[in-house]
Amino acid sequence: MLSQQTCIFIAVLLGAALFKVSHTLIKAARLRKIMPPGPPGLPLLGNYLDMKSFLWLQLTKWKEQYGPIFSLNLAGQPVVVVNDFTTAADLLDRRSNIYSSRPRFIMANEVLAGGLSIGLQPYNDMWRRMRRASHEGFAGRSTALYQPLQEKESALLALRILDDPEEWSHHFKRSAASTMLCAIYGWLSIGTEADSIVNRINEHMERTFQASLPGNFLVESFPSMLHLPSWMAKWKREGLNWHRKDTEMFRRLINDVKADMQSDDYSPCFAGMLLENDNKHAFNPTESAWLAGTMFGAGAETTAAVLDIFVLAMVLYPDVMRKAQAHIDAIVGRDRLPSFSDRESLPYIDAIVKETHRWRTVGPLAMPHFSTEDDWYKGYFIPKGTIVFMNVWAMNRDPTYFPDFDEFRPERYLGASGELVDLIPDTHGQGHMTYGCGRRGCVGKDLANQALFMDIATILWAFNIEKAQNSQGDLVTPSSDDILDEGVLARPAPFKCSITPRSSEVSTSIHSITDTYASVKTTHSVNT
Ligand code: HEM
Repeated sequence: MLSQQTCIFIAVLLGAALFKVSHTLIKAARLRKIMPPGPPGLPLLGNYLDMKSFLWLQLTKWKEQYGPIFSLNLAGQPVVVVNDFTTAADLLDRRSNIYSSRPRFIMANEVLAGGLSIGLQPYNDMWRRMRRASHEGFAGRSTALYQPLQEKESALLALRILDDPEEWSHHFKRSAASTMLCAIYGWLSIGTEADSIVNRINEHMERTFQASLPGNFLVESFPSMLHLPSWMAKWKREGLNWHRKDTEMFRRLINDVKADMQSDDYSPCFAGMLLENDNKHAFNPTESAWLAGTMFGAGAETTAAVLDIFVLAMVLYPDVMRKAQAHIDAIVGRDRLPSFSDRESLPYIDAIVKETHRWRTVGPLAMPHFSTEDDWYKGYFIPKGTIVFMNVWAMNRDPTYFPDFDEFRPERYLGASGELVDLIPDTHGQGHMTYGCGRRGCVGKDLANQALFMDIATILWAFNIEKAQNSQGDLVTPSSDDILDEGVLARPAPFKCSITPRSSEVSTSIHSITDTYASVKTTHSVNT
């Protein structure tokens, strides 16, 4: 028999639950009438069960039905999906004072990152200061600082492909990781002895990513659980423990830079810039350490995945590859590797970079934004607290701008004389939406575009990329639709191709330049 007190307690709980349920239902019904129309869902759960893998494909089907903007209800959470460049720019760019926050990521940001993840933070003062510092470090003209490093990493990438062409995708990951670590911490390059640190940071990223997925932690649905004492909540205890360990790792890495700054060993880098501008940005040591550390996660895997897409395009569009090689040979010649001084004269390579971003978008839904004020748009209500998804996949395949959207055709970004032209409105000259939009748009896009230019120019200067043969000697055509949904990233499923040097001199040229590079700079943090 239950005691009277227990019965009262259960009755109060049931009453509260009933109240919440009816409140959610009434609110959802009221919002449905005034928000942009969208697919009907189940009572209470709304469209929650429609949130499956390859979500962008489902959202793109709904775009055909509901147009450039539609809404969803995720168990009471209002969501708006924007599907074209103009609507994205109207809201996220031109009303960026309202649409620049992120949904709350309790486990991923507040517990694991101690509230210090630049990409997951709400629109607050800490985010503003972090954003300003990373903009100074990585955007616009500051990217010139990293050009020598990127030329070197591209040559080392070519060397690794030359030695072991079948592992090309692995080399991309390693090269992108090395470029980011060197840009952030001023290392000269990384070798296999740095695997442990790269793995540690990647594991940190994976934990953060898993924690940001809906449904993995109950605290996301019941935020008051965050106040449970650690001894009662294993998830919180473990999360805080990881935060402590990751903080130690990031602080050790930045402390090494501090020590280097007193020596002749120092090469200018992002962490060094943070330390030099300590007073300006007013970060404490843990904040600087996290800002530097999370930059690696934002920039390494993304760049590597785009290179996988580039290889897929070259295998499927050999005419594009040959045309690019002809341009490179005409400008660079065959005696030396490409350099950034060739970039102005090689618009076709930058057009390939843009087309790679557009054709098989590496982040089909970018990252969600979150509105901080009620708003009206074209007669529709968008309440404060709405999650805004950019359907980048649909935007980059909009037939209005890209009638043959499934074709890989870099020429679409070039004018009559082969010069780069800016024909796509509302994309700030990018010609696609792969870097997101508004104040939360990718802070590293200039650095990434620069790295992609150099890697692609170097690879095409050195190698032919073609279909591989199977055991029967038949050429195998990889499918351009075989894409893996890795949550934030979408990359081609692993496929085989044949990468061979274009001539016998390639090896000599690559060796003559890579032999001149100093050996790896090892620091004690490598063994973290
Ligand atoms: C090809 C490579 C890359 C792609 C496709 C990419 C894409 C993106 C996207 C879609 C976003 C979210 C935009 C939005 O919410 O509107 C983002 C944010 C971000 N990216 Fe990148 N990115 C790349 C490389 C980089 C690099 C190299 C860095 C660092 C130098 C970087 C740093 C960041 C940061 C810090 C954010 C969070 C910005 C914020 O929330 O304020 N990214 N990126």
